[in-house]
Amino acid sequence: MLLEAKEISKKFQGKTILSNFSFKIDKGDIIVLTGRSGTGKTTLMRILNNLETADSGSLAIGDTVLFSQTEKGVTYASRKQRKLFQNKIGMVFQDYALFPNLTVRENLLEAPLAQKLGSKAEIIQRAEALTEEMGITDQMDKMPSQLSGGQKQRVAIARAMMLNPTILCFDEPTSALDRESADSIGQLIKKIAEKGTGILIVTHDIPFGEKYGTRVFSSSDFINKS
Ligand SMILES: Nc1ncnc2c1ncn2[C@@H]1O[C@H](COP(=O)(O)OP(=O)(O)OP(=O)(O)O)[C@@H](O)[C@H]1O
Repeated sequence: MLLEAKEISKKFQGKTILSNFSFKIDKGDIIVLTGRSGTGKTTLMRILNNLETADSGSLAIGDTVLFSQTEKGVTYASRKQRKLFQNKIGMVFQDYALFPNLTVRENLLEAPLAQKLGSKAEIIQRAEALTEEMGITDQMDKMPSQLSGGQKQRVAIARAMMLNPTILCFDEPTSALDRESADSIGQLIKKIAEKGTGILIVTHDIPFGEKYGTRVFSSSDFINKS
């Protein structure tokens, strides 16, 4: 098992958003969270990425725990442990969040070089392999503003994969794409999952979720509407 989330709950201003939601991500899984707007999909993804805190529950990637449930309530791991957890989970944002003032190549190299994830030669080699896989080799010296939506998304995926995450999360990956581009991103996500990275997708695009998800959750699975 790659990730285990147990009984995660979250309220905002007394309103229950997530209620005892549990799920696992195994190797090869593409987990899809779908459902109406405002039902907590993004909140759950933010909790998984340590961008939002949970009120209760536990979450771990392998042996690396982000938070756990104790008698005293939810307990977050030490800063060092949280950092370790965050290194194991990557995110592709809806607006891609590429650095606009850096080339595609620089976007890919920046974080792994800063984090010293290998020698410069190794990191460059990884970037070349990934861009080849993503079909963006020709775009390496371009600025993000020169790319189409689909190309930007491939760069965002390659950038996240540079850090070799155990889990990769996608926020609305098809929102800016036509059906054909959405399908080609779906195929790419499938390939990444087959190579062993666990995938979590938040999407309104139910046909896409059903086509590519190995497990699809809808809001009624994780929301207590009380
Ligand atoms: N920081 C916050 N403070 C207070 N309420 C919040 C906060 N973040 C989200 N909410 C509320 O929690 C609920 C769930 O929001 P969330 O963004 O997780 O839903 P969603 O299912 O991802 O919606 P969408 O599909 O529109 O992105 C909404 O009612 C939202 O207004």
